[in-house]
Amino acid sequence: MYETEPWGVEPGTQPSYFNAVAVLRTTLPPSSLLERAHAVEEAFHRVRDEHWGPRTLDVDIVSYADLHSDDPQLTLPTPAPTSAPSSSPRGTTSTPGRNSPAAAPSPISSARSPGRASRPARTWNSGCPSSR
Ligand SMILES: Nc1ncnc2c1ncn2[C@@H]1O[C@H](COP(=O)(O)OP(=O)(O)OP(=O)(O)O)[C@@H](O)[C@H]1O
Ligand SMILES: Nc1nc2c(c(=O)[nH]1)N=C(CO)CN2
Repeated sequence: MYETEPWGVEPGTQPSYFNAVAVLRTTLPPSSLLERAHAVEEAFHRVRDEHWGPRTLDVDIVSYADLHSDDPQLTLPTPAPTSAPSSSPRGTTSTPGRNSPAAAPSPISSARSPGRASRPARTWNSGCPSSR
């Protein structure tokens, strides 16, 4: 978990962010994973009244296996933000993210870089087990 200064907004208009990255193994297809992510945001009373406004929780799917998608509903991997510096804790997963924080500060709690397994490109259908 990293506490980071807000980027992409007027300085002093938002409190700091707590950014974290989790690496998951899941049987959910990407669209279902996104639905779950939105449900978790709702459970934390996330409101969307302002683009990049302060939020209780923002869950992004940074990447999903080796899938690539240009769908605005679920873009994979997430495009790197144009307004944020490239150096970030999210970079520790070797994956650019939409929410890359402004710098690579020390983690608040001990966090181990999960790294990424090197796998051949694959599609959702061929690469993941089906749900039961
Ligand atoms: N990889 C992704 N992970 C999460 N959401 C995504 C992804 N790709 C596209 N989206 C879409 O982005 C939409 C807007 O997300 P959200 O409201 O969290 O954006 P925002 O807070 O304005 O900024 P940010 O995109 O930085 O989170 C979501 O409804 C979702 O469908
Ligand atoms: N430090 C930091 N700044 C942000 C972040 C974020 O996750 N961390 N997310 C934003 C929009 O999603 C805008 N600005």
